[in-house]
Amino acid sequence: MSTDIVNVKTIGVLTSGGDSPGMNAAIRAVVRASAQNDVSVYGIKHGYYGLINDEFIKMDTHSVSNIIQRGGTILKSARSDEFYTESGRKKAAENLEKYGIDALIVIGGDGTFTGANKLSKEHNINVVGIPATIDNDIIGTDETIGYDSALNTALDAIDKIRDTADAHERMFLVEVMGRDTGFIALETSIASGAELALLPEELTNIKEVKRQLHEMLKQQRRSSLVVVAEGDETGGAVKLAEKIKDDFAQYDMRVCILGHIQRGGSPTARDRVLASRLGAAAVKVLKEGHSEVMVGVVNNALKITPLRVAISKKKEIDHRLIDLAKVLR
Ligand SMILES: Nc1ncnc2c1ncn2[C@@H]1O[C@H](COP(=O)(O)OP(=O)(O)OP(=O)(O)O)[C@@H](O)[C@H]1O
Ligand SMILES: O=P(O)(O)OC[C@H]1O[C@](O)(CO)[C@@H](O)[C@@H]1O
Ligand SMILES: [Mg+2]
Repeated sequence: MSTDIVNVKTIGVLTSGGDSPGMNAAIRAVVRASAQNDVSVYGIKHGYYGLINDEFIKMDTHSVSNIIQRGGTILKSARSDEFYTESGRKKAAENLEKYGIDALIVIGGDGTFTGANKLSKEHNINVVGIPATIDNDIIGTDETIGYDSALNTALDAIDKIRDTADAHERMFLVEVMGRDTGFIALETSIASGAELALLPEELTNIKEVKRQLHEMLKQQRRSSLVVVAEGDETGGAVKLAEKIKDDFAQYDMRVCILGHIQRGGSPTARDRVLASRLGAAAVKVLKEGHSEVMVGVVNNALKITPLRVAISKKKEIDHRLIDLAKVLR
């Protein structure tokens, strides 16, 4: 976790995996904190694809002006098949050496961290991870960068759908992102007062779903809203609709897939602050000689977690919140 090298002079920074609001704020913090510490920075475009294919650009404090409020990532993001291979990672390591880069900061999700860990092990490269994914599926931090923004974007959309559901007395099945995790689905369902939430973390019993919806509709509810994580056992909102629509024909069911609107947009204040803290912390821990770690915030304090731990298991959803959603619906 800790190396002898404290004399970090040049670092590389990249964004990888699905983009998330706040990635730009993290890049900005990395660049500005580096400048304060006399560390030069290369930005690497298109994530690991650009690392392999030599897309390096020199950055300074001016290159990150006026980006803290912007969604997406000025460095672009990508998923790279070649980085899964040893030969791909070797090319990446050769490029880092070519530019005299002592350490790499990767901003992304669990997949990005897994790749960084391999690169570090195979080629003795110092790496630090900054958790940024709307999925919020990384242990070692209470929240990942982008989660709060995605949550609020999804909630805003769901509130609007509720108006229409209410006006037309319809049933809406709203699909939110989360291939393997139900954080967005669970928290938006609580915050929107949804009738049901279907999460990848729980088995979905269609008979039980129908029973619960019938039960609630009997209690003078004329409209209903079901939030479905895309990775729910049924396979998302469209598949769920196929399975239950005949039982609720009188509610003129509609499906709405929120999709990539959840990944874009201006980051919330909370994400900007989190990204700023983590970007600066990543530079600090590198200067202190740490490697193969990620930085996170737990109980409002900075926390360093070995990458191998961060990628060793899935972050667990809070079952107390699942129970709360059931009590309050
Ligand atoms: N097991 C692995 N070995 C080597 N590289 C990997 C591995 N897993 C992922 N990567 C690299 O990291 C990239 C991003 O990973 P992935 O697509 O899983 O996104 P992520 O970082 O988990 O973010 P998100 O889940 O938010 O989209 C992959 O395209 C690949 O280049
Ligand atoms: O943009 P893509 O490549 O379709 O990826 C979608 C996936 O990315 C995420 O938004 C973030 O991992 C998931 O929730 C979703 O399943
Ligand atoms: Mg991931």
